Amino acid sequence: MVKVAVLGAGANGASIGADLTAAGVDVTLIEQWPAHAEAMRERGVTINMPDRTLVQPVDVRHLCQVAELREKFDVVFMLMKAYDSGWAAQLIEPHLAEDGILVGVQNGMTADTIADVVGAHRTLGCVIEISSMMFEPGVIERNSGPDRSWFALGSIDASTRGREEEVAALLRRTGAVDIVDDIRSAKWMKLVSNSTTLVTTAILGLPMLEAVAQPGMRELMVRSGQEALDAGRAQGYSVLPIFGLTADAVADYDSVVETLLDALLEGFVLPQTKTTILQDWVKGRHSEVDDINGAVVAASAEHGLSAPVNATVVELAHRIERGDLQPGPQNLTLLREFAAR
Ligand SMILES: NC(=O)C1=CN([C@@H]2O[C@H](COP(=O)(O)OP(=O)(O)OC[C@H]3O[C@@H](n4cnc5c(N)ncnc54)[C@H](OP(=O)(O)O)[C@@H]3O)[C@@H](O)[C@H]2O)C=CC1
Ligand SMILES: CC(C)(CO)C(=O)C(=O)O
Repeated sequence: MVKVAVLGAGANGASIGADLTAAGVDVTLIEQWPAHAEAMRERGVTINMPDRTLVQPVDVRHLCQVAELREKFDVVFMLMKAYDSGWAAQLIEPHLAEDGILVGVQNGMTADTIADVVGAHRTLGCVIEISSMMFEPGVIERNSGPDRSWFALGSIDASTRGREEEVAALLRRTGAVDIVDDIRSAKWMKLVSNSTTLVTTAILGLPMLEAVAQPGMRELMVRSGQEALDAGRAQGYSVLPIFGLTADAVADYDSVVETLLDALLEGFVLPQTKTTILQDWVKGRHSEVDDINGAVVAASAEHGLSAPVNATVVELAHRIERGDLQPGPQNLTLLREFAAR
């Protein structure tokens, strides 16, 4: 039987791990939050979805127990935050089979970071769209169940072409899966969506749908996404459909960002959905802002483009993470003023 690990069993990792376990897959969850690991061990993981609750016993190891693992994994799904990808890949590398595959199921352009550690021949890139939240150990609020979850999977090296289906067959237990030829472009398209929605709305300290409804906010968000789209084009990435959209839906360059925004808000997000970034801030953790908006600023600078909205978002997020600013609707004024500089 294929041996699978989920490395980083947070909101999304635990959701995937629970579905795979329920489907009879041999899966080990590897977890860095001690209270969450213990809660899952004692009571299983509870996944609250819009239409049902799954309480699933799971095989959980603390991060510090990885050194005790004797078996090698055939497939590892990495669901740590993007900034943890390098060290997490190093942690798991000795436990990845010679012909195993490590999949970065994350936001951010993590595939090459992972490949630098385990080799491109053992790496697949992945775009994930599951909307989920975790505030209490052992309990996940999964806002989009398997019927509303979507993944894109793809190779970054010729040696894994044709092997994507091995991984897709697993992920189909937890959502729809598209296998794509150009995963780097698909991941940048997700970064466009993330640049539009994630940190921008978190800065207002509000659930996404409430944040978007604030005066002038949607326009600002679309500008942020447009900067990301332009930075992607400058780097040579193609405009590809994500979230299960058709190629036609993204054929008009000028409306791509709004199309992605509407697809996300209408298809995956509930009124109470707080972004993964706001969840980090509520928990006193730092966020993926540098991997998302920071990546847009860096790519834009490299290609002679300006990205004032993304630069503002990075600046305000850093202030929040230093404790100099609190997330809240009052920050809309700052966002608008700074982005106009
Ligand atoms: N949540 C969402 O709706 C979406 C998230 N994503 C992306 O998926 C990836 C995983 O995100 P997500 O599942 O939200 O992240 P989580 O923050 O829930 O989990 C990510 C990591 O953070 C750890 N962690 C979380 N809370 C704590 C805590 N209080 N104390 C210590 N460690 C903690 C988790 O460790 P542990 O191993 O202990 O669980 C896990 O390794 C990211 O790249 C994200 O951008 C993409 C689409 C939507
Ligand atoms: C679902 C959402 C918007 C909120 O967490 C997200 O994190 C993502 O799409 O990457």
